[in-house]
Amino acid sequence: MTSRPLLPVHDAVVAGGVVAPARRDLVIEAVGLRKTYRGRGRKAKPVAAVRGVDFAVRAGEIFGFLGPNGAGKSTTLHMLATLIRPDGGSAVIGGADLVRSPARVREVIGLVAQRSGTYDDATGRQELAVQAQMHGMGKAQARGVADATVASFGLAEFADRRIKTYSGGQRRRLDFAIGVIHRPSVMFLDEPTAGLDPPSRAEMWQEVRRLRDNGMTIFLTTHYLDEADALCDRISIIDKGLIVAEGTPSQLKRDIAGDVVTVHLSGPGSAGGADESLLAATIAVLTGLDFVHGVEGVDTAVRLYVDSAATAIPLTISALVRAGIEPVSIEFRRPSLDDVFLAKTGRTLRD
Ligand SMILES: Nc1ncnc2c1ncn2[C@@H]1O[C@H](COP(=O)(O)OP(=O)(O)OP(=O)(O)O)[C@@H](O)[C@H]1O
Repeated sequence: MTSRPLLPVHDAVVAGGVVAPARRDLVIEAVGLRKTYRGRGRKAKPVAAVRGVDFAVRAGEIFGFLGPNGAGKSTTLHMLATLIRPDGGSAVIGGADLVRSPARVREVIGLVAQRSGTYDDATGRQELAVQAQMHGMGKAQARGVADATVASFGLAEFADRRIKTYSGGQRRRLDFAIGVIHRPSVMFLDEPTAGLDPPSRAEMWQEVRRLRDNGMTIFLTTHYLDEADALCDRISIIDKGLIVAEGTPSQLKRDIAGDVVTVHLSGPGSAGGADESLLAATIAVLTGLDFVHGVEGVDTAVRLYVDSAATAIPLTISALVRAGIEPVSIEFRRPSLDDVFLAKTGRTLRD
């Protein structure tokens, strides 16, 4: 799709790299951001990781960048966080121009990267103080800020242990606390819950919401559908370096009108699953039905997009029975973000 920013960056007034946005509620405005990795060796092929993305993030929202592995999420986030220079396009973050004034951008942003660089032999409290000093605070002030952060992020239970003894969730909570120690107004979170167990993920979601409730604008990348759905006010879905959809999770799902019916051709315990000819025959039968808007084979099941599951299911069963096909089970549900991705790209996010 051709996504349009809410405000072209060029409409803003640029003076010495500081930009007065025409719409003050926009905290990030990106237009046509691009990045191609050249590769080092002679045989290395260039990788067009991000091929021109536009989006606008409003003040105080949790904005999600959702996409499968290798889609270009981290590259986009790293460009916005000034870690890599875009090959083209422009962005304004917190009123500062990304390319002309990266230092100004750095003053207003915080970053929690996928792999944190925290020093393992230090304790969490010591690390917080060191990071505060790196942001220009004196020793005494840094210690005070570290203590206050330990309290406000609920780290007291483990803050005086060495970081190398922390669980994944504890480490992530410390990463968050470090990311906000200089009180940024925009926070970039790269896959904030990757690798965490469900209780730790729930805790991190709470933490992200708390940051937003304290007035921060959050830009996060994720490949978890449930995370984008539950946590984000708005999302862009990115695939192969391009944005394929954007909106609130419910708007995007509403675009896929109707219900999703899934016809399972083999049960969970059945050996070998459904054979390919059965899958192909089922798709052929169902594709011809006039109430079916779309058909996809997904593993050993066939997914149908219909207006109403209540009328579609009996008609689907009779069509299959007439063709001599016996499904193991049929279920229906409202569309998910995965269905949005499938409709836009022909693939599922889990592929
Ligand atoms: N330093 C690099 N050199 C060459 N290619 C790279 C480099 N970093 C990333 N890529 C490639 O660019 C593409 C986009 O990568 P990126 O890390 O932005 O994707 P992603 O959506 O964040 O993926 P993931 O969810 O796996 O982290 C991928 O094909 C990746 O292999």
